[in-house]
Amino acid sequence: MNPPTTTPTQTQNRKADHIRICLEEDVQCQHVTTGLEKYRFIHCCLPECDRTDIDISTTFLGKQLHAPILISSMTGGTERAGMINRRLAEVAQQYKLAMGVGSQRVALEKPQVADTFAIRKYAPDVLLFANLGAVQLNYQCGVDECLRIIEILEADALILHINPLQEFIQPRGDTNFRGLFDKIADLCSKLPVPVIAKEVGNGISGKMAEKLISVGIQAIDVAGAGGTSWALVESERAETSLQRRLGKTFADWGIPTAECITSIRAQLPEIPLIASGGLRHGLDVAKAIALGADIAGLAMPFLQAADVSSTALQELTEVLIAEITTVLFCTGNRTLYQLKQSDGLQRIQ
Ligand SMILES: NC(=O)C1=CN([C@@H]2O[C@H](COP(=O)(O)OP(=O)(O)OC[C@H]3O[C@@H](n4cnc5c(N)ncnc54)[C@H](OP(=O)(O)O)[C@@H]3O)[C@@H](O)[C@H]2O)C=CC1
Ligand SMILES: Cc1cc2nc3c(=O)[nH]c(=O)nc-3n(C[C@H](O)[C@H](O)[C@H](O)COP(=O)(O)O)c2cc1C
Ligand SMILES: C=C(C)CCOP(=O)(O)OP(=O)(O)O
Ligand SMILES: [Mg+2]
Repeated sequence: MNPPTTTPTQTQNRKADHIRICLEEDVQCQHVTTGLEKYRFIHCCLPECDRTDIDISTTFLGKQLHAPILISSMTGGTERAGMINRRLAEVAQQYKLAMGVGSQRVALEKPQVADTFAIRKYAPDVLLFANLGAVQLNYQCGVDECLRIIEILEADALILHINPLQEFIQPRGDTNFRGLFDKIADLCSKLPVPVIAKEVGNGISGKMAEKLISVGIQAIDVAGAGGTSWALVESERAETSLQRRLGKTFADWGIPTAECITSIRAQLPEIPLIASGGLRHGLDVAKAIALGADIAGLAMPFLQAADVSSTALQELTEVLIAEITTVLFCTGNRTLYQLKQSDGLQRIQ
């Protein structure tokens, strides 16, 4: 029997737009880059190890990952999104990667679509992150709503995405960001799982990370500039010429990913740190880790592969793993820990 069809909500339509625009339009930052191209590994021509000795596994927030890779928060809330989440969850389970789902606001508004986020059954052993906009704490969401979305996927942690630029440009975006530090502090003290603060492609500074950690946030995902530009995505959805123009003007706004990692690590040597924003291959992942991140997230590359097939997702994951392994081999490191400790990454510009 087919599920009953209901009229899609505004939020569901936005989720559909986001997938379509990301797959069909060029919405990558135009001139700004991640900054990772300013670094180069010093090649080690005698690594003194066998390729088979190399181990790229790690742990994050207490859970084991076979590779330091996060499938960044993307989607849910429509049939297409549900299919993408299922494929992503299956590949995350197969290779023991971490995974986030997209904002679950849509499921709070329309509980019938909660299913499209219910991926624990496909990824029983995976580090899974729930997701909600921090700004929603000013729009009728509190501890109970967060507990509900954590429950849907039996999440190991909750990601609060922080996206002022995107909300400013988005038609009918939520732009009251007043008083959020206090609300985040209260939430962190009441939830049974860690809360991660994440941008969406405009980056988090060292100073801001320090403030977030001081109110109870337990990990940071930098989501820096240099990759997918949410100003450009919303510009494609503009309903007025002003919105469209704003999106184009601010296409490259933000702190490049490499800068976020180094400034946060300098201030907070111990916090669990995720690098993301514009990472496109395993060499980017390895550079981000050598700069101080613990794991690295990719969104757009996983979306594109998920749209093709499960096989495409497996191929992407194997390429990423091979690239990270190649870096360890050709820098003479057997583990990610050794890579981090070594000073084999050189700034060239
Ligand atoms: N290929 C080869 O030729 C060899 C392979 N190996 C294998 O490689 C694996 C790793 O070898 P190893 O040389 O220890 O390399 P590692 O990178 O795992 O460890 C290097 C040192 O760093 C410390 N360390 C490692 N991980 C952490 C962490 N998460 N937090 C804090 N400190 C850490 C450990 O110090 P400590 O624990 O002392 O505090 C360790 O002695 C082993 O399982 C070993 O069997 C070992 C030797 C040779
Ligand atoms: C289709 C799509 C939907 C996204 N939706 C969310 C979301 O709901 N919540 C969130 O925190 N980030 C979301 N993101 C942002 C990504 O997690 C990531 O921070 C951003 O795209 C930058 O990474 P990238 O350059 O690897 O794409 C989305 C990304 C894509 C591609
Ligand atoms: C898509 C990204 C990068 C973040 C969330 O966008 P939205 O603003 O559409 O998310 P919700 O309001 O539905 O939480
Ligand atoms: Mg929003």
